[in-house]
Amino acid sequence: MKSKTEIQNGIIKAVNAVRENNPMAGSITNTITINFVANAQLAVGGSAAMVYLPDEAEFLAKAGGAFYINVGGILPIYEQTLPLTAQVLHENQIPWVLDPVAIGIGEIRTKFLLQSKEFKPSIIRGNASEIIALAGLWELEGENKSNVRGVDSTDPVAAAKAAAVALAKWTGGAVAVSGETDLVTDGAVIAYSRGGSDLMKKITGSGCSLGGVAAVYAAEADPFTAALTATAIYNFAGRAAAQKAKGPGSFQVQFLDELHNVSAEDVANNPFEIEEV
Ligand SMILES: Nc1ncnc2c1ncn2[C@@H]1O[C@H](COP(=O)(O)OP(=O)(O)OP(=O)(O)O)[C@@H](O)[C@H]1O
Ligand SMILES: Cc1ncsc1CCO
Ligand SMILES: [Mg+2]
Repeated sequence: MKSKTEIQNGIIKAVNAVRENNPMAGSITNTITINFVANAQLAVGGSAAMVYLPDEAEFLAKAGGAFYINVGGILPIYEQTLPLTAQVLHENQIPWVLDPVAIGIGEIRTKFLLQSKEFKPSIIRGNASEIIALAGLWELEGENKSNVRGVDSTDPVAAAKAAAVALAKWTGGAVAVSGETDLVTDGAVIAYSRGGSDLMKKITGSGCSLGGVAAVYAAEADPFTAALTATAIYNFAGRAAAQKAKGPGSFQVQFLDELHNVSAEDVANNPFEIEEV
């Protein structure tokens, strides 16, 4: 198992590499939070590009260092765009992040989330209810039954531990479960990352943008390091922004500033613990 210091050195390298190299991570993501996702990707030093159409997504997938697929807002064309893009990413071994937002609702979303099992997302990022439901849908852990009510979690992070480990073992990548204490695993090691703020649940898209930022780091680091770096920078920036914000509105603005201004060392030193699976 990697030591905590080795993991922290990996985080420092990932934060600095993104700031130096400005990697492009294209996205297919929901139109509710699309602007916040792009702004967060830019704030950490990445380059953002959002598309909807199959040929455009295929182009961006091949042109970028990583890609982000968030199924939060499905449009009819996504029945073609999503599987084509995931297949291209898998075949070309380009790291990609899946956020299974609102899993369990609707036919196009469900069909794609089933198909995505074979396209092995490098990072799966979701709240606890979504991670539990995806492991069930893929018949890896628990029941094939979604308790997802909408886009917000109804389960604590600890309840998603077995699901997260099972998903990571299947993909060979990493899984990040968000909540009060975030859980990140590669199926062998689990990191628990602390910080953030209640205010992150009072703005829409903190989870969506976390997935987009994880994709930016995945262009420069292995899936576990990328997922943990994104989680740690979110927990640092969320805590720091909450100390200065007057409410959700000023929090959102302050949060982007903190993502941009935090040092790589402060991200690596954001509190986390590791355990072997
Ligand atoms: N109670 C909390 N305390 C501190 N931080 C939190 C809390 N709940 C969530 N967060 C942080 O908020 C961010 C988003 O997590 P959340 O679980 O709300 O995602 P989500 O439900 O997918 O969000 P969305 O779908 O609205 O984008 C993560 O960085 C997480 O650490
Ligand atoms: C509010 C909302 N509805 C569909 S996606 C989304 C963004 C948070 O997941
Ligand atoms: Mg979400």
